[in-house]
Amino acid sequence: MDSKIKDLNKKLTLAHLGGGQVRIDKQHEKKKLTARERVTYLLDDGSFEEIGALVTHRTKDFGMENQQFYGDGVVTGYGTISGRLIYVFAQDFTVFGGSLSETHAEKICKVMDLAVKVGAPIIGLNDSGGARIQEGVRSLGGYADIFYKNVQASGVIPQISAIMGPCAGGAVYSPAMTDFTLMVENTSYMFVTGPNVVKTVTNETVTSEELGGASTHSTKSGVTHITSANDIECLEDVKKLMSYLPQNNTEKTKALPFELKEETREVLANIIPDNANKPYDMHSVINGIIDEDSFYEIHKNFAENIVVGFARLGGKSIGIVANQPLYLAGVLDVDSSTKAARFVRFCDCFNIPLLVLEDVPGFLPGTDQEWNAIITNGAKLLYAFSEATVPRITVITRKAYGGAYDVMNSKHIGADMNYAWPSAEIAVMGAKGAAEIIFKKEISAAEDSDGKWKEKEAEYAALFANPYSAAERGFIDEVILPQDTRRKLIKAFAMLEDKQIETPKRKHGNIPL
Ligand SMILES: CCC(=O)SCCNC(=O)CCNC(=O)[C@H](O)C(C)(C)COP(=O)(O)OP(=O)(O)OC[C@H]1O[C@@H](n2cnc3c(N)ncnc32)[C@H](O)[C@@H]1OP(=O)(O)O
Repeated sequence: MDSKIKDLNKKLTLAHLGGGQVRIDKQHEKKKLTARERVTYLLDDGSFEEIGALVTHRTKDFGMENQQFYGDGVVTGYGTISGRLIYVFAQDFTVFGGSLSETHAEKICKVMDLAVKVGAPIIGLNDSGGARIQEGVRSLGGYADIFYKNVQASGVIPQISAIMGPCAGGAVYSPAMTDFTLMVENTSYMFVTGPNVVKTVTNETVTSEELGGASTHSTKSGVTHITSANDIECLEDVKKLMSYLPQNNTEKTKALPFELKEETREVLANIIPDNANKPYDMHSVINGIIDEDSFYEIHKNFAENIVVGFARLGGKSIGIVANQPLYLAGVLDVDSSTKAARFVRFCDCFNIPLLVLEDVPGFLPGTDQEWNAIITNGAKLLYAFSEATVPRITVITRKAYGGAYDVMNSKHIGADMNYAWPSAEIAVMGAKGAAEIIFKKEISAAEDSDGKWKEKEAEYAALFANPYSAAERGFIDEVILPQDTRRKLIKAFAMLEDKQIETPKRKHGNIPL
């Protein structure tokens, strides 16, 4: 027995060494943790249980039978984060560059299957040179197996991808189908084809960082939702994100202890500028409403004219979608619409109530927007809100103009409670533009056309630059004081806690893509 135990320990020691000390040192030189170090840091102390540590690849081509590493380039298993069960896989760059073989894929699929069966989140720590080149189509098949399972798990359990090294070719599509993608700055990148292929095909010269680094994907493409300065920060971000999410689609996120007091937040009374054309930072409204320091912003540097993220309100996890008057006056455009639509759908999948803070002057006009399909993309947000069955509340802080009023979680598309501050202006468009159109003839016929325009602008503003016309029709349930917003929302979300909606039987809807 002793020799058998020694044999097992020898194998496990080898498995723990991955591709060997030289390659581990190289990984550290690049300021990257190894797969095992990442898993250890991510999970609660001593909670990791490994599955498949002794798996090896089956390839015999190119002398591969003489290059065997226990684990085959991926560490898989389960453990806990803050006591909650989590499944995890971490690709080991020290073994064939973390490339994906048939057996490597099987290991990932095994933990994905367990995660779905048990109903617990899966976290992938990606660091891989893509398909294992020596395995050809077997490796491609392995990727497709993972993609298929990503789709089956979508909306059932949260799926999170941290990109902590290269992620090329097939390796990018699994993260793209998960719920959130995080990237480490300067050491990770994602692209379908690398700079060399780009140069050959399009003659563009571009670095890996420019083509698919964390900065590119967090600002230009929106592929990544969160970026972190290094591996440790990235793993901390994963843990933080997890704290707002439930285990699966049949559960709600556990609430933190909270006692409702008759609390007002005076800071909210002084945020909206007297001049309706002046910007203000919607973050100050968000922070004025929610539990202290609880906002976790998603897609922070992408389409900044809309802010989305998780927060706690009265101890409960909520999703926030808010127009940002500081950027492009908070208009809806292609990127902000898709960003918000994706977030709304995630919250709806996982029973996270939605709070919408609205100050929107409309959709961004122009050829760039029209040619990039603002119609289809704006419709995504309209569709996402309309199909969401979680508790949904809107607070209009200032502008709610045109079609954007309808889209931003209006009563008409199923919002449960709609509040407005006294500063709200709910109209087809701003008073100046409206007066110019409907009083065009009167203005041009007047001796003092500027004076006439101002008079008509004031007339329109008096009628519509307020929340009362909408409140008279019940489109707004209550006009509230800004400082009472937090209390009103806590009570309203509590009132909506047991909301249930029966949707018509169908295979699935057809969201405009
Ligand atoms: C679904 C279709 C697809 O996935 S097609 C995409 C196929 N993959 C690729 O084209 C990427 C190929 N790899 C690379 O470009 C580089 O290795 C990248 C990932 C950029 C990393 O570069 P660098 O940090 O300099 O490391 P390196 O080249 O020395 O590689 C480390 C060890 O890993 C190996 N490796 C890497 N990629 C693969 C792969 N796809 N299949 C098999 N092995 C791979 C390298 O050979 C190297 O091995 P060793 O440590 O020298 O023994």
